[in-house]
Amino acid sequence: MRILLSPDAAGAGEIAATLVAASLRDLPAPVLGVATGSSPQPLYRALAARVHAGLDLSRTTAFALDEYVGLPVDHPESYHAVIAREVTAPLGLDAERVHVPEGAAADPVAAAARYEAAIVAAGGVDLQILGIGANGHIGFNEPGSDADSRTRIVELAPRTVADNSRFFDGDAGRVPTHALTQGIGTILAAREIVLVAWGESKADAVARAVEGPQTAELPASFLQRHARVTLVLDHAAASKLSPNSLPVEVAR
Ligand SMILES: N[C@@H]1[C@@H](O)[C@H](O)[C@@H](COP(=O)(O)O)O[C@@H]1O
Repeated sequence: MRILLSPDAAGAGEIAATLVAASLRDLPAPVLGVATGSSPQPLYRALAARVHAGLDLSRTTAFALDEYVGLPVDHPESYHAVIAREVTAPLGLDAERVHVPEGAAADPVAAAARYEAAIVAAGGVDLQILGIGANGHIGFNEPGSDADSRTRIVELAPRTVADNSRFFDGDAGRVPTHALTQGIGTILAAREIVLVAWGESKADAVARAVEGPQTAELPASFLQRHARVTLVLDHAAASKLSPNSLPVEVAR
């Protein structure tokens, strides 16, 4: 794993935006994997500034990692709505090319299979953007998820429900209990992965993902088996890494 460091979240977003822009720039039909949550927001802001300055992402196909089960797509906290608001519009993506798992589908098992097939039909993901949960989840692959898992319905961990209650007026009872998420195997099939993490609450998960054993108890640890993963961290998120992990400080 390559680890790049910046003093703060905004700097990490700039570094990650540089990596994303460089990877997609010369591809005739780029496929970008996009994540929700607060982790990638500095990256989206930095990328949006580049789009404003002339970077054209309108030919990019995008696949979101996950969606809640049980929220209508027009609920403001559905990932359909979040991706439209925080990714599609600011990055100038073509909404027709932006895909989000159908968490509201009557048959979610069929919806999961369709989603896997759509990614394959698009040629696979060129670059996957990831955040990381405080419990080490990626997408909504909670502890216990297999390395070869695919898009499927999962139950959210209590820690994730508590963490995400901030998007539901602080009321954990309003957070959906299940989600439709790309599996770890789906995520690992991306040709390149850029994970953004900032803040002290992520420091434990980051250290275990990088230095711990590969284990379903810390799903992000399975990223160790991918050949092209970059973690872009602020100092707080990197604070529990040992010096042996050789993080590289990058100027903004
Ligand atoms: N499903 C998402 C993940 O894709 C995200 O990476 C993670 C961390 O969220 P945040 O970046 O807001 O800390 O949890 C969320 O619930």
